[in-house]
Amino acid sequence: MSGKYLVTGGAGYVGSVVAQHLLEAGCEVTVLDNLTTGFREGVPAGAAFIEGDIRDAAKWLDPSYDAVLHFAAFSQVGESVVKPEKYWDNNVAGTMALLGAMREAGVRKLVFSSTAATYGEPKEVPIVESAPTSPTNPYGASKLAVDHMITGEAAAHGLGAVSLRYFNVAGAYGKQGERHDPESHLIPLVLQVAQGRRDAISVFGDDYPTPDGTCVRDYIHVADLADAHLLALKAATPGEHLICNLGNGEGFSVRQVIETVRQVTGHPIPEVVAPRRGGDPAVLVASAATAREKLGWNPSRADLAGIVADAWEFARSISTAREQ
Ligand SMILES: NC(=O)c1ccc[n+]([C@@H]2O[C@H](COP(=O)([O-])OP(=O)(O)OC[C@H]3O[C@@H](n4cnc5c(N)ncnc54)[C@H](O)[C@@H]3O)[C@@H](O)[C@H]2O)c1
Ligand SMILES: O=c1ccn([C@@H]2O[C@H](COP(=O)(O)OP(=O)(O)O[C@H]3O[C@H](CO)[C@@H](O)[C@H](O)[C@H]3O)[C@@H](O)[C@H]2O)c(=O)[nH]1
Repeated sequence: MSGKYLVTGGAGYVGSVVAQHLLEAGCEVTVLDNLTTGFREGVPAGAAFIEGDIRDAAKWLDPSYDAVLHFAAFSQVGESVVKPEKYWDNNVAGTMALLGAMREAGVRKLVFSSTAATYGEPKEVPIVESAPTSPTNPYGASKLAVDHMITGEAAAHGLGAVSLRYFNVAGAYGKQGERHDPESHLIPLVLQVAQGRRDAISVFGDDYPTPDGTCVRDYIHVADLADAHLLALKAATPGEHLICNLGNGEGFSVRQVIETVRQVTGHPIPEVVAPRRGGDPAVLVASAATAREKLGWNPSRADLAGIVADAWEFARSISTAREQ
């Protein structure tokens, strides 16, 4: 594979792993990131780095780019409920500016990080792409708005686009992994308990209509996700907007995740039941049949214990680096 790609948000968790995969495939990569939630040291060696905002993308985009992979966004469900304006501004207004800059520069291919949160509380699982979209939080609403924006851009201006609706991303890839600060995601938080950096994990609600009362999610390995991005670049077709769910089709409850972390790490993990977190659907599980059919995607790291083991190795490596 060859080509020159702009990776927005490539100092963050998912963007840095995809940037690394692009480099390993032989591509030229420029990361554009304003480091609001990302880390300069997260940008893979070999990628060019621009510290800047997607709203100013016109300053840097030029026709030499073959495509943009757009990860830059705010992405915390709970925060979006209390600060919705932050999400409309960065995710929606920011992407509008980026699409305008791409149009001006004649860059006509896009892979966008959409999300399972666009669906809201599903009527049927596994969730297919034609399911109703009724987000239960402003984060999901902002991403759905961008998906609609991209559909229009493809129809009116010939953009070739793929939106990948990730379910819950986890795991690590070499030196790239999840290190949000503050952390809000379940697996890295439970690992912090295993490391003794937190006393206990809060279980946000145990009265959901699920087998053990806690929320069920579909966890996908970040490296499987990265593979899908490279396939999406090949599949993007001028004038078309393809939307694909990415998950493993199997749901795990919050309590099952905690138990898996106990088994993988060998550490006891105290848990305390806390109130529900605003905006959380009870169950999100993907049908990834479209990704398999249209992208030829074939995930190979679906086992939850393996995903947790990779995240654990990464968590220990950054703790060691912090102590040195
Ligand atoms: N992690 C998940 O489970 C998950 C699931 C579904 C979708 N997503 C989506 O995937 C993408 C990446 O998520 P992540 O977990 O890697 O998040 P992250 O916070 O680690 O990465 C986002 C990156 O974007 C940068 N950024 C934010 N706003 C910017 C702006 N205006 N200009 C330039 N850079 C900006 C941040 O500094 C950060 O490096 C996001 O769009 C998110 O909505 C993530
Ligand atoms: O301390 C914690 C943290 C989380 N949870 C629960 O664990 C589940 C998973 O939460 P989290 O890891 O924060 O992920 P989600 O809120 O499901 O959101 C992720 O997955 C979505 C797709 O499903 C993406 O859209 C989001 O960007 C991404 O953050 C949810 O039920 C949370 O309520 C807890 O019980 N305790």
